[in-house]
Amino acid sequence: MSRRMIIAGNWKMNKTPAETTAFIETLKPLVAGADADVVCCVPAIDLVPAVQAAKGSNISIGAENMHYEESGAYTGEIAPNMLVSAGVSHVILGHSERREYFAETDETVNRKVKKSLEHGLIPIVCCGETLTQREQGITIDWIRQQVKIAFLGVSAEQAAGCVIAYEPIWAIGTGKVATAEQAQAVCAAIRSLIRELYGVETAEAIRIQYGGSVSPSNAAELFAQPDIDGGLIGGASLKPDFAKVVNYK
Ligand SMILES: O=C[C@H](O)COP(=O)(O)O
Repeated sequence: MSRRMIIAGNWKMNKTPAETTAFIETLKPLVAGADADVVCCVPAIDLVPAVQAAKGSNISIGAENMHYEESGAYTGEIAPNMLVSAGVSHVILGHSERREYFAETDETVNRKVKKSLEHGLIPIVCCGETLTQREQGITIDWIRQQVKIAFLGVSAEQAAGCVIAYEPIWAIGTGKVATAEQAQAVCAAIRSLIRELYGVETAEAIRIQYGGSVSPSNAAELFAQPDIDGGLIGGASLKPDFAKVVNYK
């Protein structure tokens, strides 16, 4: 089965609203012919201008985080219906930076995944090991645990529409990209876990991205791997060169 590629930028804490509008306008014609879903995940304050600027184009807009409650006394947080009503379609959940600096756990990620699906958002569920864990030989066990908990209570039908981003923490923002073989091995293990949990149909439908120092020079090799269905791009998504990653073929 051939899955449609999904190439998403994660802007992290970069770009003002004005910069967002200008950047999306620049990007639109550069990715117009893309043979992949193109998503820009942007800071909360940039969501509305990004959706506005992307109107009529093939660029979808995603958030970088979301709360798992509908509303309430959660100062500084964004609720799922706020994202939906702003025209946002995707949301990154459980990025390693959220886990490290903002105390996100597998359990909160699971609550967010379920809530995002209730609202019709497409979650990009992140997982990844540290360098120590890789050296200890526990990468696959760790990733299986993260993914298994993230998908607790998620139905096969819901899981089929989700995106999982495998991002080895040692490769994020370091310029140290995983080899295509390393990335493929973990993405294949994730797909086989999804097969165990949900069956072959869901495993064939779910899309699995690689993230970590993806650039125009390594995208083609990574994205050619059978279990890699695109990428989650940090630094390289902030410049018009992101279009070269999107048009990697
Ligand atoms: O979400 C994106 C990743 O953290 C990768 O970031 P990077 O491409 O700057 O290494």
